[in-house]
Amino acid sequence: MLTQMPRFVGANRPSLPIALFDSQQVYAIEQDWFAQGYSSFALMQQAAWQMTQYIITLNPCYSSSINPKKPLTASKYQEVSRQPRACVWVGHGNNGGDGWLIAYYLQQVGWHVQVITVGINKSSNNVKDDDTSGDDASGFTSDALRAQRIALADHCVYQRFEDYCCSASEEAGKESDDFYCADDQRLLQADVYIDAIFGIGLTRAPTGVYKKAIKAVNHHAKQTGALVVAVDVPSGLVASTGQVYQRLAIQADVTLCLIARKFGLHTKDGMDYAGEVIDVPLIPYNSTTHETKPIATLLVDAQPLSPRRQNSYKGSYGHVLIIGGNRVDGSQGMGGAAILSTASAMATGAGKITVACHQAFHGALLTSMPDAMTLDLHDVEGVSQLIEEVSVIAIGMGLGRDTKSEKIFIRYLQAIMQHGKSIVIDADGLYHLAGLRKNSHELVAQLRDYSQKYLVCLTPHSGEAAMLLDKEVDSIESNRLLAIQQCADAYGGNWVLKGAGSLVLAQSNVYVSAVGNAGMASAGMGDVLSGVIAGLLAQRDLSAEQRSLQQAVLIHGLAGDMLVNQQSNDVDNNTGSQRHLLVGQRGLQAQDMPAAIRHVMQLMTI
Ligand SMILES: NC(=O)C1=CN([C@@H]2O[C@H](COP(=O)(O)OP(=O)(O)OC[C@H]3O[C@@H](n4cnc5c(N)ncnc54)[C@H](O)[C@@H]3O)[C@@H](O)[C@H]2O)[C@@H](O)CC1
Ligand SMILES: Nc1ncnc2c1ncn2[C@@H]1O[C@H](COP(=O)(O)OP(=O)(O)O)[C@@H](O)[C@H]1O
Repeated sequence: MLTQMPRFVGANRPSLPIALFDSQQVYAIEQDWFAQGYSSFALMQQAAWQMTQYIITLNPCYSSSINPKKPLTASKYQEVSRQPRACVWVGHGNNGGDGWLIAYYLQQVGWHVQVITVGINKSSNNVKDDDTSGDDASGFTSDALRAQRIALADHCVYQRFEDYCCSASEEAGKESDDFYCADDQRLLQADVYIDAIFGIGLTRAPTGVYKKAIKAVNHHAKQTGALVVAVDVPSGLVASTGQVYQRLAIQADVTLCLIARKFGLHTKDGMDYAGEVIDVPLIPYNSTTHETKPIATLLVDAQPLSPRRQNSYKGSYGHVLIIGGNRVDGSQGMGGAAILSTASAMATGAGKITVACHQAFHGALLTSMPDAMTLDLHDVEGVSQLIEEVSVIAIGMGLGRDTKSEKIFIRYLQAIMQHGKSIVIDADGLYHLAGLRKNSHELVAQLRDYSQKYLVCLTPHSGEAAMLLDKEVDSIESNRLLAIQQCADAYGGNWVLKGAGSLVLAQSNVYVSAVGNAGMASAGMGDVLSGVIAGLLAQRDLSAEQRSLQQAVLIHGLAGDMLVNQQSNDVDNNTGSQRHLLVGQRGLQAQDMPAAIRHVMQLMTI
């Protein structure tokens, strides 16, 4: 029984699309602002002041609901109703400048503040008052220097991380990359840790003292239960791509994102490190007039669906053909892939479904879905004829990678293009497509041309994208945006690059999925997505947006989120505690998805 409303289903709630930018674009927006005569230091002050306002709301005296690590009980109130403490970790760039000013403002409002500098040499900590010229030799920017001077003039207490930690490490005989800090009250005792080591200027993997500092922040925050607030971007996370080098970045509870929402906070590693993202916009931005256009849009709200017309029949909602589910050389086979796609397409409300799968699976398929029709995958004439009749075809899920499978893939793709049908290509279909491109097969160019006129959707995960582009998976992962654009250039069509924060490229627009969860990293979830895409496409009564690729990705992710948020209905009368999660991310199964998809579809219908 599904009990929980999915996040973000927006039938009753209009919301603005969230535009996403890379670091260079954010610098460009800043530069444009400065060119209008506004001062960069004033912007830094404004940023720090607004962030301070937010951090003050985290005051442990009333933050029990905000900081889940520190639930507040009556007996603890006495302990926490005292001067709040912040430990601000600052680097040498402007991000560090923000940190210095936050330290200053927090001290002004009565917080106990400790600044820890990282990568700042001793002379930079003794800047002269009249030093307002360009950037300092240490890499300190002039704005950051001014910020530091203001904080020091207010007697902000600071400590060089290197002086303290590195000598302590040597004493303790620790390896050079490891950090070691004795139980120093100044470092450990804080309610909030503020990470201002790196922002959008991170260009390479943190090493040496930076690496140690990031480890130290994560370690101490975990030990003390302090809330971690990242300034702009968690240090270690590349704002433009969502990449974290060597799995080392600040593990933030909250990220205060300055000026414009960064693309990297929402894809790849972003969601694992950024925590809750709060916008601090600062500079007015209008996408219609500004030269800098967002690189992507965050997919949050699904398009509400209109109810069906009473006077309609199954033919009004399209016919989906699923081609896949093969059994190669007497193996156990991949019938499940076709079954999952079929069940998911049905759950979206497609009128009719036929499955062309290996005959060995017809019995199983009809047992679980008597409403589907079946055809032998290897009945080339029969399948080719049916292609002419149906509205949309999804091909490749469990199709097999052997030569025989490749032959039927080519044959069916040709038939699809001959009849001008919408098509979804997934899994083994993508494998064959990659092989065809390697062999310079004419079908790839034909598909690209075809996609100019007809709908072609391709749905690789990073491994499949690597095959399609003949690259290593790491290279795809290091820049997923570039990868999806290269896929579209090479093959044409609309794309989903699956994974955490799936990317969708449709009609040259890029979207990032804000829904879905790591429980969906399990077998068959991709087959489910193909079914959802095909099922929506078949329903011609829906508008283009309602049946779009981005809508399908949202419905799929929302269904996965709904499953991991399901709660029991029972209440324990003794403890007063009630309701627990029924299914966690571990153990989420693709076969549970069709029921959740049906429920999401119903919730979306207005
Ligand atoms: N005045 C402004 O322009 C404003 C800037 N803002 C802040 O400024 C930040 C950007 O400032 P910066 O451009 O100085 O960038 P950062 O503060 O992120 O630091 C970049 C510096 O670190 C170095 N660096 C990069 N990767 C490194 C690594 N792995 N190890 C060691 N050093 C490394 C770079 O060479 C550069 O010197 C934003 O994220 C935001 O926090 C905000 O204050 C808004 C106003
Ligand atoms: N960590 C995650 N967060 C969000 N969605 C995920 C995550 N891992 C997997 N998914 C989603 O689950 C699906 C998995 O697809 P795929 O890897 O093709 O599975 P399979 O090949 O087993 O069918 C994709 O839609 C993907 O975006």
